[in-house]
Amino acid sequence: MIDSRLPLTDIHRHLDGNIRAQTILDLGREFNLTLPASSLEALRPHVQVVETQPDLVSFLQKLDWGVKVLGSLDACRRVAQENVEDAARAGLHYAELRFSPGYMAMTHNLPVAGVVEAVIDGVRAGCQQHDIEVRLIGIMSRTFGDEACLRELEGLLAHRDGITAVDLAGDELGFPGSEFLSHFNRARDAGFHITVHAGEAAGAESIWQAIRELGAERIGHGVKAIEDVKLMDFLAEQQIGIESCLTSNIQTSTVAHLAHHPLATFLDHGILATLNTDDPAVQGIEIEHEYRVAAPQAGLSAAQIRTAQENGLKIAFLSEAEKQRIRAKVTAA
Ligand SMILES: O=c1[nH]cnc2c1ncn2[C@@H]1O[C@H](CO)[C@@H](O)[C@H]1O
Ligand SMILES: [Zn+2]
Repeated sequence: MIDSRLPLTDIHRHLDGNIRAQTILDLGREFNLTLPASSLEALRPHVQVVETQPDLVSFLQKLDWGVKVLGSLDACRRVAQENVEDAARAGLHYAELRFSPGYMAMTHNLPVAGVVEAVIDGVRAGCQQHDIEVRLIGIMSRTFGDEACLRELEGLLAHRDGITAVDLAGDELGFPGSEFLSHFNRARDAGFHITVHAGEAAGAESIWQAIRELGAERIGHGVKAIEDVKLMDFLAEQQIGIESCLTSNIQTSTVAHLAHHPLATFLDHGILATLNTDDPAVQGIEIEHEYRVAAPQAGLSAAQIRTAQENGLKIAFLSEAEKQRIRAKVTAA
C-alpha cells in the first residue's frame, strides 16, 4: 500500500511510453495518418500490452504507435503536458519523466533538439497547472545505433538546463553498453546524472559495465543483479539505487512470475530499490497498482513497501534541500 504520509515518487517512467490512446487517435486524425483502428476499443491491443510478450523487443514495439503520431513539435509538447497531468492525477508528488528525443522525432523527421525543447516546454506548462515536481531524463535509444544516440545526446546538450540526467534504453541484448562509452563520457562531462537500463534483457555483467564504464549512479530494472552476490553487495555499499518496475518485468518476460521477482531480496540486502511504473499507458497500469497489487504479489512485506517508497526520494536526482522541501510539503498536507 502507498503510505500517504510519505512522498510518492515514480523515478522510472517513460513519457513516450505513456501517450494516451485517445491522444494517439486525435493526432492520427490531425496528421491524416492511417492507424490500425479508429476506435479506442479497437486501438487498444495495438498500443497496449494485453498479454505477456515473449521478450523485451516485442514489448517495445507496443510503444511505436505513440511516437508515430507525433507529426509536429506541438504534438510533442501536448504529450509532455498530458504526461504531467497523468502523473499528478496518479498522486505522485515527484516524477522523473524520461524520453527519447530521436525516437519521438523519427517518423516525421522532426528536429531532435526541437523535440527536447518541446518536451521541456510541455512539462513546464504541466507543472504550472498541477501540484507536482518533475525532472526530465533524456534517453539515448540504443536500438537505433551509436550515431542516432549521438544525435540524441547533442539535442539534449543543446537544452542542458532543462535536462537532469541521461539514460540508455532499448534493445540491451543487441546493443551492449560498451558501444556507448564516448556518449557517456560526454554526458558526464556536461554534468548530467546517469542512469542506465541494465540487467533487464542481459545479465549481471551488463550492470557492472553500466556502473564501471558508463558511470551509472542508478540502474533501471537491474533484475539480473540477483545472480551476483558481489554485485548486490556493491550496489548496497555504494548506494547505487535500483529502479524496479514489477509489472513491466512480467510483461517483457524478464521475470516469469512476480513471486520470483528479486525486489524483496534487493531490499533485504540493503539496496536502495524503488517501485516505479516504466510505461504506464502501454502497460495498462499506474503506480498505485504497483504498490497495492504487484508489490505484495512479489512478496514484499508492508515494511518493505514503505522502505521502497522512502527510497524513491532518497535516490531521486535532486539536491538534499530539494528532497527536504518535498518531504516537508507532504508532511504538512
Ligand atoms: O522497459 C524498457 N526497457 C528498455 N527500454 C525501454 C523500456 N521501456 C521503454 N524503453 C525504450 O525507451 C525509449 C522510449 O523512452 C525507447 O527506446 C523504448 O524502446
Ligand atoms: Zn524503462
